[in-house]
Amino acid sequence: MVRLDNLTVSYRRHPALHHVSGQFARGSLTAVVGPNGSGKSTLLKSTMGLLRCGPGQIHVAAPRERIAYLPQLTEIDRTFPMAVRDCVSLGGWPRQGAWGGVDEAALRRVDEALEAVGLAGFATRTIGSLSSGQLQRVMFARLLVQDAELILLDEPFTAMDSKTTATLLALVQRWHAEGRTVIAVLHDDAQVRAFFPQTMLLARECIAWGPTSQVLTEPLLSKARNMAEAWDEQAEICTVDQPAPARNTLEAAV
Ligand SMILES: Nc1ncnc2c1ncn2[C@@H]1O[C@H](COP(=O)(O)OP(=O)(O)OP(=O)(O)O)[C@@H](O)[C@H]1O
Repeated sequence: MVRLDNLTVSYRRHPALHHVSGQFARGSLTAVVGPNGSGKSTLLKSTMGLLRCGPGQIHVAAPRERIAYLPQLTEIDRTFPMAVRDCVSLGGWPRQGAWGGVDEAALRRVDEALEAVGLAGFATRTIGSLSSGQLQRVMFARLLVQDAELILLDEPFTAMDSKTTATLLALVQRWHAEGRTVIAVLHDDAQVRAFFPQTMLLARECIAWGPTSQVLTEPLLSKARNMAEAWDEQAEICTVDQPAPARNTLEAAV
């Protein structure tokens, strides 16, 4: 579904991610983990086409309108005066088109999505009046309406209480069971072990990528921590001369 070929992504010529190769198989459920600043959000933004890549490339085998992206909650402008129902119905724009009306079937889908995330009755509230956990539920409802093939989640459970986390994790499991491809940036190793069959471990480069039990090992986690701590903002543009070999064979593994 997503193939990375020697992918490098830089900010002001400093690579946040470099020489990463491998693939996220169609229908796979993968956690992307690594220390702060290891390139996890950069990977999702690049996959969404929000950042320029190079050298290397990302190939996504899904049309843009079938890709859903949930940024970190801190990147969402909740001061925008928008009702919950309108926010969720935005997930339907690929189906309705930018100028298409929201018909009864679309409204029903929005109400069903709100019910699925435990927010029935919140449709007319403004998004600015919601708690962080409620807003995250709204964003998941929007993903439900979007009906995407590829779902990219950036720290979707951060600062959520256990009930909200359980509700949203159940949705992720449902998407996986439906054959959608889900890639989620996470920081909770226990959660990753319990719910995510595949893991990619980053520290600007790919340290390991494959079955979670083989990736979340102390030696590999320690290697990632050491590499992140050793990173220097003033470092030369790239310290890797040769493309790294592909880190996983998910097509076969999943
Ligand atoms: N817009 C930007 N301009 C310049 N540098 C950036 C920008 N965004 C990210 N970076 C740098 O790129 C590196 C990777 O950032 P990224 O946000 O991808 O890390 P992350 O693994 O998602 O971190 P965290 O766990 O803290 O969210 C960091 O060193 C960061 O400072």
